[in-house]
Order: sequence, then C-alpha cells, then structure tokens
Amino acid sequence: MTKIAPSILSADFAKLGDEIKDVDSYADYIHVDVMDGHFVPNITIGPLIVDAIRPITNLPLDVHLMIENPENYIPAFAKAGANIISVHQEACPHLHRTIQQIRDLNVKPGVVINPATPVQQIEPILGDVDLVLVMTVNPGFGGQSFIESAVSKIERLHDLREKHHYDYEIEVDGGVNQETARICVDAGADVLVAGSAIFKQQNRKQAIQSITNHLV
Ligand SMILES: O=C(CO)[C@H](O)[C@H](O)COP(=O)(O)O
Ligand SMILES: [Fe+2]
Repeated sequence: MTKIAPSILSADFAKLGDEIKDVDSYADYIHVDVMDGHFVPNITIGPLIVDAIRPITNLPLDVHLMIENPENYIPAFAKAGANIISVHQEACPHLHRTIQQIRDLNVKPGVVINPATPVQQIEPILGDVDLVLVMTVNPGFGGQSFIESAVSKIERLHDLREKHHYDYEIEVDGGVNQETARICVDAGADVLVAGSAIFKQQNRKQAIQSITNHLV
C-alpha cells in the first residue's frame, strides 16, 4: 500500500492542530518542512512547532530539513519528537556522519536529493538510510509543478534497492496530485508527500482518497 504524508506547509498555521487532526485518520506520516532562509529562500518551522504538534497525533513525524548545517539542529528535532529526519545531500559535506548522528538519537535517518542531483551522489550511503526522498520540485515552496525528469531517479532507487537488498522507503515530494501520484507509484515510490493537493481542498478525506484511488 502506498503511504501518504500530508505536508503541513500548505495547512492553515493559525489552526495547525485542527489541520493535523483533519488528516490524521487517512494519512501515514505527517510531513514537516523545515526551512532556514539559507539553503532555501523561505523560513518555516523550528523544533518548537514539532514539539507543539507531537501530542496532537500518533502518526510518525517525517521531518524534512531544508537547512544548512543540519547537524547543529538534529538533536533539537529529535528531542521534539521527530520520528524520521531527512537531510539534503547538497547540505551535508559529511553525509555519512550526519546520517549516523540521526540514527544514534534513535530517529530514522533519511537522505534527500534535489531535482538536479543524480542518484549517484548518494549511492555510497544507500545501505545506511531508512528513507530516500526524491524532490520533484526545487525545495522552498508548496504549490509548484512536478518536475518529470526526476521520475527516472525513483526507478533507479527501486532497482538499486532490489539489487543490493537495501531497506529504505522511497518518498517523493513536490507537485504530487492525482495524476503525478500514479507516475511516481508506477516508478516505484512507496510514500507520497502532498501539501497543496490535500490542504488546499476543503474535504481532506476526499482529497487523500482521490490521490490514493487506483494506486497499489
Ligand atoms: O518540501 C517541500 C517544498 O520544499 C514540500 O514538502 C512540498 O513542496 C509539498 O508541497 P506541494 O505538494 O504543494 O508541492
Ligand atoms: Fe518536504
């Protein structure tokens, strides 16, 4: 079954708790987009918000760090209750060390690649991560259009997992809707992040079902 991770980036922040409760029963993870105004041109959520939403849901909090020097903040996100912490390859010169830092805090480590980054850049650490996140937009904002050229990377990650018996989930983030969800799942995606396709709709249950309908 394909997992769904609603991205709260597109939720109404004035009533974030209610927004999370509104998707809680139909989702698998809650995706939390952390931006620092340096790695990406936007500023969003810090550990305080993760700590505040932790008691709202029993779903795993899937924290996507779009920040420079993530190793300085990983302990605070772990303490706040993150279950998965993903770091960008492009932000981590010592990627293996950063992945190990996350695991040592008993949090599942993930690695993220931007649309312009090839899978080859993360091949050496694929055996060490629990999640690989393929960006299908340039990170920084919700509501952008899906970049189709990233789809071959999902296929490649799927093939590498089979070949080497790796254990990661393949997650896709950016521009996921009813149409692009199908393309991602056909290519081998296990987890779909969707922000605007869920939170910009009035009926969130229906929005999630329309993404997952007809998917395996
Ligand atoms: O990481 C992100 C942006 O950097 C978000 O998770 C992503 O953009 C979700 O929004 P949408 O589904 O509207 O594209
Ligand atoms: Fe994200």
